Amino acid sequence: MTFQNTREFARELDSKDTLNHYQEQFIFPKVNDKRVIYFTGNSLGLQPKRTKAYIDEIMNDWAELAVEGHFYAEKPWWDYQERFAEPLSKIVGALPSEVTVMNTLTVNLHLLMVSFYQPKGKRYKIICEEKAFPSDQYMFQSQVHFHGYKPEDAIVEIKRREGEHNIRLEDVLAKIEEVGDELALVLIGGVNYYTGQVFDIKTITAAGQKAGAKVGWDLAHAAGNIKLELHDWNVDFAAWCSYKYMNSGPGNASGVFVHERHHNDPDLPRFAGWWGHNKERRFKMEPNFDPVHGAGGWQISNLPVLSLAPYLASVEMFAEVGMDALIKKRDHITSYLEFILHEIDKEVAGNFEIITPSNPEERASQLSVFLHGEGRSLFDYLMKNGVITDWREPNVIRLAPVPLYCSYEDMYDFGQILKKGILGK
Ligand SMILES: Cc1ncc(COP(=O)(O)O)c(C=O)c1O
Ligand SMILES: Nc1ccccc1C(=O)C[C@H](N)C(=O)O
Repeated sequence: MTFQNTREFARELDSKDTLNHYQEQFIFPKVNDKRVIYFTGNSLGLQPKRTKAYIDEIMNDWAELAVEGHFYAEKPWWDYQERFAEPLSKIVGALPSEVTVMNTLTVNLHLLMVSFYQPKGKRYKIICEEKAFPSDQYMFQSQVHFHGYKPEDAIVEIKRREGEHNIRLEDVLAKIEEVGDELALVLIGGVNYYTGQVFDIKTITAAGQKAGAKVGWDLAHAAGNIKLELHDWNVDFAAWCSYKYMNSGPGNASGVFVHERHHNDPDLPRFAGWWGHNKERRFKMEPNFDPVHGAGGWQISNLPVLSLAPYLASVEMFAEVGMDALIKKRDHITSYLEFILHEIDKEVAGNFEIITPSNPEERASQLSVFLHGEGRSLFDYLMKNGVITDWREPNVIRLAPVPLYCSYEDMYDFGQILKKGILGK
């Protein structure tokens, strides 16, 4: 399709978009009395209008039933997380028993590392991506320290080549082979938070496992954004937060995947708590831990139901829409945004550099753009004019045209505001 940088053309695309009406289901902040163009769904998704009712339901049950709500609420609290199994497993390509929701992302990755990072003898190294999200870096450092190793020895980063912004698959595979029988764990972000690069999870997982390591994924920027087949790809474990593409609210609950083949492994260490104990016997207050079969066996505490409620609202919305429809629009609107950026770049004789891969297989709902020659004042101009993006040093803006609530006309309007911001200075 040949794109055009006109409002009529963008409106035409909106009129053909089968997901267009979903915008109405979200609450947008307003700037100058107009709803914003929201590009930061990769950091914090917008609030779906339906979410409040899910929270109110818990508040009402709490008011009316108090402690009895655990068992007698319409959606009883004690096994509330089981409502996620069906819809969430479809979103991440898992069996229902392979997923659960609990805690928050970094906490869950730590808990999963307890099970899947078991350094022994010469096999103690972790492969991760260079410049992983800082929380992951701190996690790796503290984990290897906990096991008595030195981060500079035990953590092996896959580097970008000189002058390149993205990590090459061949370099990941070569590093795995090089570390070989010293490799205990590969743990990478499925979608890089800074560049938006999508990694080949299937191929990297197979290579890591062939080298004798466990392979896990931080899916913070992947869940609800890319097609995942965690079960079929044989991923050992994964975790993600729900507040980005899955719109469950600030700091909210995290999802966890543990592959079926680990469910009954008696040798796998884990940090246990009563919510991971045999569901039928949980309230018998027995002394010995008998884990739930499945990812639920990694739960520790009773559920923060008030924070799961918005996530349930979101998961049900995703089940309605389906990942295939989302991904179809995602690719199209991302390409349209890319086109708009190139057009504006020409019009302002600018020097934009999109550092996200241009290959649609290696990107999803994010374009990270180096605005060479521009400064923070441009970012401030965009914010003041109703375009919410984020700014990462030195001068990269990240734009996530989330398919559930961004329109093609938003992309056109953004281009016009960007042009004014650059030419008007
Ligand atoms: C890739 C990645 N990992 C980890 C985190 C941290 O998650 P949390 O603060 O929920 O543990 C984030 C975002 O905050 C992220 O983007
Ligand atoms: N949870 C947050 C709280 C405060 C500020 C940012 C975040 C983010 O999630 C940042 C996100 N991980 C990112 O990729 O930028």
